[in-house]
Amino acid sequence: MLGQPTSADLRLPAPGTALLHLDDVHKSVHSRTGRVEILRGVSLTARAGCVTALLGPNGAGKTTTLNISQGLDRPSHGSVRLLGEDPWRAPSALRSRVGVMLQEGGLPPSATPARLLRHIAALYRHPADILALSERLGIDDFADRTIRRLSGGQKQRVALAAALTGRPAVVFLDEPSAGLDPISRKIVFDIIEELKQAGLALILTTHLLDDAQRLADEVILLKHGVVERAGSVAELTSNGEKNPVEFTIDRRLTPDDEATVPQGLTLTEVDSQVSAGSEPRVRVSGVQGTRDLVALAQWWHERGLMPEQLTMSDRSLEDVFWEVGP
Ligand SMILES: Nc1ncnc2c1ncn2[C@@H]1O[C@H](COP(=O)(O)OP(=O)(O)OP(=O)(O)O)[C@@H](O)[C@H]1O
Repeated sequence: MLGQPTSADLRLPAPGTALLHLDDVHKSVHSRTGRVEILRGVSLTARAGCVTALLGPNGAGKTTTLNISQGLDRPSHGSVRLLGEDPWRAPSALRSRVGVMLQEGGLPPSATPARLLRHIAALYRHPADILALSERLGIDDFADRTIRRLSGGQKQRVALAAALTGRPAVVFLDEPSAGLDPISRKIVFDIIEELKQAGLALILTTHLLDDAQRLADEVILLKHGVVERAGSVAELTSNGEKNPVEFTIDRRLTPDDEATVPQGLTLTEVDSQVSAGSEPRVRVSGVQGTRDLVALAQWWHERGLMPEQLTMSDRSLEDVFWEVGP
């Protein structure tokens, strides 16, 4: 996808090599209200051939972590190694091996995509084939229109092409799928998958937990500047229990409902669904076998409840997100 291999491709490290490592990174700033601790001991590793997703609610510290990882900001304490170097003091040789997908605001509004990509390509000794890249990302159709006239999704694709033009070994993607229609989203996902297979390390932030679940090999869940959870999607979503049963009902649970729940089972209302204004969704944990399912069906019958949207599926990253809390 990036064109004919050149000597630049040979510089890609072996899959699994740690290309970014943050160790006990703290960041504090002084504001009018006093000292603000934005990051409090963040450690993470991103490896070649892997997608590492930084997740967390607004203000969790994702952008600050990305900025420090790229050398745009320096930690107050702790160490950062990007391709074996301190990115804050990085020589230009290191920068040429790092791609950054800027949010749309970072693109020059009066340039055209064609001109911007030619300009970026001219900065590198072994740039990607920008015509192939433009075709792949569907930029051809609007390559000669000024960036300010492009839609949000079109700008996103230009930003991704710009990040890949230098044939990087490490790519930082800030919300790569935000605002994309399903077709563009699929193109971007396929490209991320190809880059991963080619051995690049991809570090992305997203608020779209389904996207993270689909793309990420490693997930770092931040909250208030602290890593609350870290691991593979499988590690984060399995808690050693059987998959929980979930269902919706047309009323809230009463204290009587809760008092008569069969022994060994626990019922919880799932907040995300209730706050969305839909019918309460209830999760039953502790189901170990068919005996528990029979007891549950008996309880529905006795309480006059008719469950709908009954599922028994894997926990998702969204479940983990809600467990950690906003
Ligand atoms: N220079 C600064 N002075 C004071 N507070 C700051 C500064 N920079 C960031 N913050 C605060 O640090 C916290 C983390 O910000 P950051 O942008 O890293 O979060 P985020 O996880 O990327 O959020 P979002 O999902 O909204 O983009 C926020 O509460 C933000 O207001």
